[in-house]
Amino acid sequence: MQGFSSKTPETPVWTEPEGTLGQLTREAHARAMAVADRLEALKAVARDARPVVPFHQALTGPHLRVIAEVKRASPSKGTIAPGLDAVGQAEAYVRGGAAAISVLTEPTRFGGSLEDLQAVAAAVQVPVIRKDFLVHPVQLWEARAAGASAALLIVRSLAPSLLPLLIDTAREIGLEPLVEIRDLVELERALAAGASVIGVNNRNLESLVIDTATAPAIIPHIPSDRVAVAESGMQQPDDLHAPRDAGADAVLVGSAVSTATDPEAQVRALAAIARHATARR
Ligand SMILES: O=C(O)c1ccccc1NCC(=O)[C@H](O)[C@H](O)COP(=O)(O)O
Repeated sequence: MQGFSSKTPETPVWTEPEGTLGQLTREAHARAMAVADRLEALKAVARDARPVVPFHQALTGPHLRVIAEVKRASPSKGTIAPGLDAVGQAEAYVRGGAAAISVLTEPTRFGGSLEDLQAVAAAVQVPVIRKDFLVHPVQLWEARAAGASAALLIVRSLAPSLLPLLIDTAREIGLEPLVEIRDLVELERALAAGASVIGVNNRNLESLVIDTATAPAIIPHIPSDRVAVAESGMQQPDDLHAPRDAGADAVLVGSAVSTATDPEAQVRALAAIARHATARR
């Protein structure tokens, strides 16, 4: 029961994340504090941002959808795609059939930026999600001001009182939260907090160990009125069979598409698997 210590099974107590996720979460909190006084200015910019392209709707339907990620680097792989043209990459993903684009904005370990997010959101017609370690409402306003339609909230990073607050704030400003979990305890927290789009990460963000059996094991427990997304560790079309057969609505793929010599063809190959009807949960 990762992330919880408990005297009895009924009273789990949240503990701060450890390892890589702990460091990333603390650094993201410090960055949020540094821009917290810009909240009113960001709200003004957000009013003029491009209208929200509905994220939930883009992932809903009988077929498995592909969310393709713009990912320059990562803690587990180091440099992935130096000099990546974020807009060109995202446009190629869309031509290949991506239903949505994920843009990493974390600067120190992923080489991302809000500029990438803004440029991609301005260039494509599909919804764009801000992928970062979000712990404060000001970061949600940054995302909306940059034109995002959705933002990642990682359950493991957020104290129990913060998760529902950030989910509610995201919705109030027009962002759909992609609420990320790794196990059934976190699924309970996500559901209790009102998550509609739930991502199951195959990567343990504290240890960086990938187990591609994680998402297929958890997704059947996600109620059928929620959108289920399998995340991480999928390299090739065959890797999509297990999440699809478990009833995933979408898969999120980063490294494999960011390193592809032909990203449009790579996404098209993934989407071809995705086009087979997904199992119903
Ligand atoms: O990718 C990492 O090494 C990583 C490390 C610590 C926290 C988050 C990390 N990645 C975020 C993601 O979950 C992925 O970018 C995303 O799911 C795509 O994963 P992949 O297809 O395996 O690149």
